Amino acid sequence: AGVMKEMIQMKKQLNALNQSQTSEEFQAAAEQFIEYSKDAQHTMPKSVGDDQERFKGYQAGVQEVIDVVNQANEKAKAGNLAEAKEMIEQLDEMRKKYHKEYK
Ligand code: HEM
Repeated sequence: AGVMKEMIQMKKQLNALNQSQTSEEFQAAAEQFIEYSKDAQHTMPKSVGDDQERFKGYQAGVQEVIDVVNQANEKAKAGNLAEAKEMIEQLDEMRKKYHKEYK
């Protein structure tokens, strides 16, 4: 099955993060995003094969994304929606970089 289902859910929550109008909406989407990311992190994508070292690299990449969303969520919790949204702009580059490596 790979991680397609989890990735599509992450994409949906990323859209919700970008479209959120209040820091409460942002927080709700961030928590969902992190839940789906953790599901993805525990699942081996097809491209990894059975290579444990490569799987660890994949998991570290997903963790980097989780860390950014956690940090952005802290901004939202402090009521700082604009900074929270600014912070998640880096996810685009991270997604591109890791997709090149693992997709
Ligand atoms: C903001 C973060 C991310 C989003 C929104 C996202 C979204 C997606 C989407 C929509 C797909 C399926 C469509 C397509 O092929 O483009 C996909 C596939 C995939 N992504 Fe991501 N991704 C993210 C981050 C990552 C990271 C950090 C990794 C690895 C470290 C990763 C690994 C993969 C893999 C392996 C697939 C192929 C799935 C499969 O064939 O089972 N993604 N991603």
